Amino acid sequence: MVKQQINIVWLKRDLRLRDHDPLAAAIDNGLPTLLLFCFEPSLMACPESDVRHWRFVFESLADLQNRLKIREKQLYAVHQEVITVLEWITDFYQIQQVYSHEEVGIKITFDRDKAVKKWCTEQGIAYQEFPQNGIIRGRKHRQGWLKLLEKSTFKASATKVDLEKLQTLSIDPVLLEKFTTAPLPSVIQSYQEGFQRGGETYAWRYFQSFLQERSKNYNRQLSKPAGSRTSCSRLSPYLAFGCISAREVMQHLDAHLSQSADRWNLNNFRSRLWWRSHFIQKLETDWRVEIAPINPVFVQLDRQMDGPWFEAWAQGKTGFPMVDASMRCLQATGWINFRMRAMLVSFATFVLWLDWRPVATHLARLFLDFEPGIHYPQIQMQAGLTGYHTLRMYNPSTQVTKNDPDGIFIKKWVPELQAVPSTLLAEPWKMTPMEQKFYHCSIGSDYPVPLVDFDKVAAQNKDRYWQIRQSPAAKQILSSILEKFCTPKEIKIHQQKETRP
Ligand SMILES: Cc1cc2nc3c(=O)[nH]c(=O)nc-3n(C[C@H](O)[C@H](O)[C@H](O)COP(=O)(O)OP(=O)(O)OC[C@H]3O[C@@H](n4cnc5c(N)ncnc54)[C@H](O)[C@@H]3O)c2cc1C
Repeated sequence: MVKQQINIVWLKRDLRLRDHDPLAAAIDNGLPTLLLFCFEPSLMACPESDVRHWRFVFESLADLQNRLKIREKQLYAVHQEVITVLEWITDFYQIQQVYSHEEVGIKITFDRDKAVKKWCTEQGIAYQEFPQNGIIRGRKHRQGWLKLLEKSTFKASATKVDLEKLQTLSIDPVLLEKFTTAPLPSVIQSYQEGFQRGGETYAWRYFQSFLQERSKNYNRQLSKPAGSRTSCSRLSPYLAFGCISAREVMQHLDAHLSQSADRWNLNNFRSRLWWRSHFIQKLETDWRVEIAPINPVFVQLDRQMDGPWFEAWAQGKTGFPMVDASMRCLQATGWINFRMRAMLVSFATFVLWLDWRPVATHLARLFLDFEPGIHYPQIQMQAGLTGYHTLRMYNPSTQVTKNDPDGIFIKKWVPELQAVPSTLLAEPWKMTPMEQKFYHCSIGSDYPVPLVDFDKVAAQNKDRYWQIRQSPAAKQILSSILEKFCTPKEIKIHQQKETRP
């Protein structure tokens, strides 16, 4: 029997119908197209993965499905490894082409992509991958990269996807039965209060409300854990799962900027979009950023992999209100602002002297917007492992007085401190026994005694760190690191700065 020829668009972290090169290429080709997403058990079981990510993906696919259904088209989501699904499909159809986006992911997805490519080659199936976010595959230096990013990605026209011309495939009922044999756990299929909902529709809603209204407080609220929740764009999970393309965000922003008087806030937001690609390119340049310090000399830091301090940090029970509130908020909502992310990492690695890898894994699970290319380079930077970034050790008590002076954020997430006056929230352990009684918060029973004496430990660990950072071995490798990961402008800045403050 002659099998019907089809193409496949394999969706991964590109869950949208706009500005989508694989989709546009499949439409151009003209063959019936199977739109496919695989909930891969191997990925769902990896340590960085959490139900919150797959729920977001499920919601995003449901959004696409609803919009396709209006046009009598559809996609298929299968709870199975992708190669197994492709093998099932070949029993029924002759696959001519598989289209997908390149993914700058963790090692397991990188290996999976290579395996799919190999499988396609062995089957005589063409496999075409398209770049996204301006990331250049295999690039080992940054000469000219920034210009290329602006010209070839951000300023280039968004890809038009003519959905009317898209011919999606309605699959054979026997294959459909195979596709539906392993249903997703119900916890993935039900909405969880407190989290952003997935989907291209929501992505554009968040973006529009940011441009129209919320951005006016962007700079002022960026570092505030409470105010940032509405004043930042909150586009991160949508960008991470590709519900909206970075190029479309940039282009709509530029169009808006040309008519807006508010350059102060919007230009700062614009620079974040540039940073996004800049960081993702780092992981593309060297996948080992996920597993090893960028400057290998820092393995000598010999930080703890686990233990009771890790547990206290991970559960938000360190006795430092801003650390605990940030961690608990993250657990309940999947989002916290940049400053508090940086503080959580610097507190774990510089104060508690915990190894960056379990810290990175724990946060990856909690961040709804887990984007490996931003996450690992940022964690390494905050943990001091690049050897060229300015060392920032955030004092959690200062963060309270500067960024939550009224204690609104802390009281929401650490209810044990509800009755404590805001003036005492930076250092609640200094409350007298009488105050503790008066404010219904006994330190040591209602709320933990702080794990460490911050000032003392921070000073000791700073010394420990700088001994290694200033060693000849650390400096020897610095120029090759800078060349690999930094733009020429950054190299100049970092070379000038390399002295201990
Ligand atoms: C230790 C650590 C880990 C992080 N891990 C992630 C992650 O896994 N995924 C993620 O999207 N962001 C990560 N960030 C960056 C940043 O905190 C978030 O992107 C931001 O808080 C998301 O909120 P927003 O969308 O409202 O950001 P906005 O301020 O509105 O910025 C718009 C977009 O720009 C990008 N962006 C913003 N800040 C940065 C930055 N510092 N570096 C690179 N890109 C940036 C994001 O895509 C963001 O959605 C991390 C930061 C730190 C310190």
